[in-house]
Amino acid sequence: MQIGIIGSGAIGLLFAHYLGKHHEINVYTRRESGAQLLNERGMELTFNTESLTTSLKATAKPTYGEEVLFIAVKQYQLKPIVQKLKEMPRKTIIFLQNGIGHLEFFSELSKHELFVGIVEHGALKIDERTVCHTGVGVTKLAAVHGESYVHKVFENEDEYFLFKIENDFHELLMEKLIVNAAINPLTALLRCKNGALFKNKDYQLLMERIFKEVYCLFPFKKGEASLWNHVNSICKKTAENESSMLKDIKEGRPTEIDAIIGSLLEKAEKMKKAVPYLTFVYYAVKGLEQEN
Ligand SMILES: NC(=O)C1=CN([C@@H]2O[C@H](COP(=O)(O)OP(=O)(O)OC[C@H]3O[C@@H](n4cnc5c(N)ncnc54)[C@H](OP(=O)(O)O)[C@@H]3O)[C@@H](O)[C@H]2O)C=CC1
Ligand SMILES: CC(C)(CO)C(=O)C(=O)O
Repeated sequence: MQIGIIGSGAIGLLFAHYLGKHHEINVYTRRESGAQLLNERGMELTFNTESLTTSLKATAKPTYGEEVLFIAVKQYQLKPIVQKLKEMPRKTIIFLQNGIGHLEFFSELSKHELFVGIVEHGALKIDERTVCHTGVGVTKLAAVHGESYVHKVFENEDEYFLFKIENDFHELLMEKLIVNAAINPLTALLRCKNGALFKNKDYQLLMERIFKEVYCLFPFKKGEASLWNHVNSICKKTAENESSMLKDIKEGRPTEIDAIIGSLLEKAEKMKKAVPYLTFVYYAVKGLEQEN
């Protein structure tokens, strides 16, 4: 089947490689030079000691003609893509972003079949055509509405690139949100790897305070102790990783702080709840972005 992948960053290239084994992939890039490079030389995926080249089609023209589209851009890059998709005939659209900023677009896209995906793989972009698959996980998908095409995407799925269907998209996003809220801003501010948040007792205390503030804002299905264990287990599994927020800060790029912590502050304000730790990390990361 023809699949469009919007964004040729770490996640876009990772998906292009694995889905490209059984589907025809068209990658949408932001710059013409990026598309040209991918068309001429293909993409490269490094995994353990192997390096694999995949040929694919790429374009910088946002034609979005495929029946299934994966959106693999950052939260703050979604708006122009959504504007374009609003005018297109019905398709299956899968959002892969961290955070919950994209929820606000769903009503505008109601004619499409919408899914959200949580990517639990580690992926690191090396250059414009190369991605390193740094950690094998799964991609969890849940329908916002619709389900006709998405199962076809998984035909012949790869053992290193499995999909799992979940029932409750809201719960799926919230569980990832609490993980990203607890880990990402602290690692960016403390300039530490994820593992330091459970190894260092003082960092662990800060992470727990943040976790508790988020836990009070939503009716999570999982109990507090079980979710706290989940957050710590992700920290351990990704102990050697730098979080995406730390990478963004180090590389002088905007972060996804608004979609992760900003949306939580809005919720707290509506509920009239004081969230001092979330407020602190929000403004501290915003401040760091300005220094970049
Ligand atoms: N990396 C990871 O391990 C994980 C990432 N995620 C989530 O996945 C999402 C994508 O992350 P990641 O791949 O790391 O991000 P990257 O910044 O590496 O990639 C995003 C890519 O999309 C491109 N882009 C932006 N706007 C457009 C557009 N209109 N059309 C085509 N391309 C566009 C960007 O181009 P340009 O470079 O010019 O801006 C960039 O190449 C994020 O929400 C992230 O939180 C989730 C789990 C793990
Ligand atoms: C799970 C975690 C924290 C892994 O680094 C992540 O999703 C991120 O860095 O954005």
